[in-house]
Amino acid sequence: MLDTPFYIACLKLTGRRCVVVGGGSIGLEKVEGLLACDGRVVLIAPQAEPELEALAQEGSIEWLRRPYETGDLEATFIAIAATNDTDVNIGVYNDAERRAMLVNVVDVPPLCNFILPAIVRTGPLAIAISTAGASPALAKRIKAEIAESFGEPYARLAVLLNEVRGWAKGTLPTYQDRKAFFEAIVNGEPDPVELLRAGDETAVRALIADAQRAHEPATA
Ligand SMILES: C[C@@]1(CC(=O)O)C2=NC(=C\c3[nH]c(c(CCC(=O)O)c3CC(=O)O)Cc3[nH]c(c(CC(=O)O)c3CCC(=O)O)/C=C3\N/C(=C\2)[C@@H](CCC(=O)O)[C@]3(C)CC(=O)O)/[C@H]1CCC(=O)O
Ligand SMILES: NC(=O)c1ccc[n+]([C@@H]2O[C@H](COP(=O)([O-])OP(=O)(O)OC[C@H]3O[C@@H](n4cnc5c(N)ncnc54)[C@H](O)[C@@H]3O)[C@@H](O)[C@H]2O)c1
Repeated sequence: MLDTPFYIACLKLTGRRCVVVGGGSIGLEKVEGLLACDGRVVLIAPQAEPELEALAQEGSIEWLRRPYETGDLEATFIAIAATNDTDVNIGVYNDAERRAMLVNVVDVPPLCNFILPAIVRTGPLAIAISTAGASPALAKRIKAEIAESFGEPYARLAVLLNEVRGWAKGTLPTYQDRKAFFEAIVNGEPDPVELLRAGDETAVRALIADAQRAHEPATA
């Protein structure tokens, strides 16, 4: 796997059918991950963990309480298999591949056309770490180290900068102008991350306002 050049992307799952096959502790983990990203989760398993039963009961997921069947992947965006039956996992993989659908059989790289990275998530900021399967344990360690370095101040800065994206698109005429504007704030002096680390959001808002004045085209 180490020579596989994985294409890293961010998937929009909102409202899309995401199938999890297998309702053990691993299936639960995967269901929670998909739900956190707004997927429309369908669980297929004869038995499931109590937490999954509760999610089904409250209507957060749909639970088909039976073994997997080939037709289950119809109109599905993404499939994750976490059963304790290798033949079933292979079946899910083959059915998904036939439909050119995204499929991950947990911990079985030959039965995955995508693999899951370790993720550090703070607000809109998500940092994904993959070792291409070389060492998930190492990915987990790197995740902990990255979480220490890139946390709340960076996420907050992303939110504050997002607030002026509309202004920049409406006011600054070219891509180059907008790039110069955003880079002046992000890489500027004083460092906005340091200011946020010190809890001084007002100073960052002032920095942004200064940059807006400096970059706004002169009106004739
Ligand atoms: C990142 C994370 C995300 C997640 O699962 O959501 C993830 N595995 C995690 C944990 C973890 N997995 C394993 C251990 C034990 C220590 C170790 O083996 O290192 C630990 C550590 C622990 O559990 O603490 C065992 C393991 N995993 C795979 C194999 C198969 C093999 O090696 O052949 C085996 C051996 C099974 C065996 O020996 O029987 C395969 C995969 N695991 C992947 C992802 C994909 C590659 C990711 C990458 O690019 O590195 C890939 C290829 C496919 C996939 O499953 O997507 C999550 C971190 C969660 C977090 O903390 O954020
Ligand atoms: N639990 C762990 O920490 C761990 C870690 C790494 C890998 N794994 C592997 O991942 C897999 C899942 O682990 P788990 O602990 O969640 O397993 P589990 O045994 O708790 O759950 C298996 C689930 O698969 C379902 N299932 C069985 N046959 C099915 C079928 N035909 N159709 C649909 N669902 C079916 C069962 O009803 C059950 O819900 C196993 O292969 C396990 O070896 C587990």
